[in-house]
Amino acid sequence: MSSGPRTPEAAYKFVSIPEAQQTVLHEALVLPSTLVDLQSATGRVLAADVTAREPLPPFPSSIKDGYAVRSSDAAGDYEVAFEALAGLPPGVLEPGFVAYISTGGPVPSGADAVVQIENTEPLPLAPSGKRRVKIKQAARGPGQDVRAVGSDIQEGQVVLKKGTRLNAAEIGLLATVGASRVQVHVAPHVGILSTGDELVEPATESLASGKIRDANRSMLLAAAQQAGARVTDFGIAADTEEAVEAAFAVINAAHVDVLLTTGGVSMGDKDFIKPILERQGKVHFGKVRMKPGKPLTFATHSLQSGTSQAAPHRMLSFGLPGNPVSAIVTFNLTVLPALRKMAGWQDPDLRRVYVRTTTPLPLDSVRPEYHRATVHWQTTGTGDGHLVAESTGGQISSRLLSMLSANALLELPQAEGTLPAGSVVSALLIGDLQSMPVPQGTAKLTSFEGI
Ligand SMILES: Nc1nc2c(c(=O)[nH]1)N[C@H]1C(S)=C(S)[C@@H](COP(=O)(O)OP(=O)(O)OC[C@H]3O[C@@H](n4cnc5c(N)ncnc54)[C@H](O)[C@@H]3O)O[C@H]1N2
Ligand code: MOO
Repeated sequence: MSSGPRTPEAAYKFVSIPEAQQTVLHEALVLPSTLVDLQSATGRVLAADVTAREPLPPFPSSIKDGYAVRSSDAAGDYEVAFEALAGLPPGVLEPGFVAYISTGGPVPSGADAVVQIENTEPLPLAPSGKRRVKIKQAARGPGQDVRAVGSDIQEGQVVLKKGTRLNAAEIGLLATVGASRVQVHVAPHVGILSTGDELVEPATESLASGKIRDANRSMLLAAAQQAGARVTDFGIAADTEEAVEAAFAVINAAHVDVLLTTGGVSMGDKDFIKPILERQGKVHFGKVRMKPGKPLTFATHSLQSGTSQAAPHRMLSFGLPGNPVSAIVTFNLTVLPALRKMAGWQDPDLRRVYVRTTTPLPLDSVRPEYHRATVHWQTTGTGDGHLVAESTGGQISSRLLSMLSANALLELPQAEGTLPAGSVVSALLIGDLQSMPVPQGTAKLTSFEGI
């Protein structure tokens, strides 16, 4: 077993968190686009504007079940000329008649309004056998309960702009305008490698002495997948230079866009990640003034392609710290925005809110700290309130339970002492507000004065 050359700590100067984030975002390049089926586009980012080729509705369409009428016709008894049902081509309504119409049915030419069924009354059949109806309330004017052609979407309108993230509503819009194949950015391909002699597979029933289960790999595979990435699991590399070299040979051949390693990035004799990143790529930083996550290391690689003519493959690599909390916090702060940018997001940064603390929080005198917390809305009066942050408890970077139900990272300044309860701090959102307690109050829907 080789002990390998270790990079002296002094070789890396501390960079600030904003500096680290800017460097990473600068190096993360937007991936090219590809044509995919509509359903495979979910979660991806549009690479070209999408335009409606016809108006919606494409024909004047009824908003109600009722009778298509001429708005100039008075209330009274009418013969029902025909049925204008949804899905049928529009008919022609002669003067003096009405047509039964269903919601979404085509308003016949000659008609310009719909009287809803509640304002009508069926009459006995005409001698001809035709249906008759009493229109009890004439239409107020043309266009009553009619969706005009193009009132939802105009022909030629850009319905979705390049850069839009495709969630359920956007997929519905694409289907509406017949965009069954969609130009989207390629999802980044992320490879994940754990390092450490102490690590065994999560399925290991009973732990041998000195061993722990590998939490980071499963966690980061999940985190990358949640970010919409394609993932490859490169397993666990032992703490030898040879094992790490061998793992990198496999990884380099796989041509992932982003490599996440965990562990082996600090100052120990068996921390081989920084040295291999230096040998194989360009290390941009190797020490960040942050807690947790100090040894976070970032490099870019230009990998030889299969053929000598092809352009080299570009890979970003993140040497994430081995402590599970440090790994997932640094993932959120640096890897996630990079993955988003590569996938085409135009605004890849985490969102920041301001929250009030509920308990005193210890500060770190050397590093700014990302304190894991659950943020939720606290009502202080009728409708008033503010966001409050509840600490997830002990913040040691080995304690993954401190990430449980955490939807925010409180940005605590580097300072001596304790931040008193009730302080307002900034917080980066890393989850939605689903972890909020179920509301005790009632919705405000009916409590607006004068409505
Ligand atoms: N002399 C110094 N020692 C340390 C420093 C330092 O500045 N000087 N920094 C500390 C900080 S801060 C951190 S964070 C850790 C990071 O260390 P490494 O990234 O080298 O990680 P390891 O030493 O391999 O592991 C740390 C810790 O995490 C556990 N671990 C590792 N991988 C996994 C995994 N896949 N799943 C679950 N747990 C894992 C490992 O067993 C260790 O307990 O370094 C400090 N040391
Ligand atoms: O920076 Mo380490 O991530 O304190 O635990």
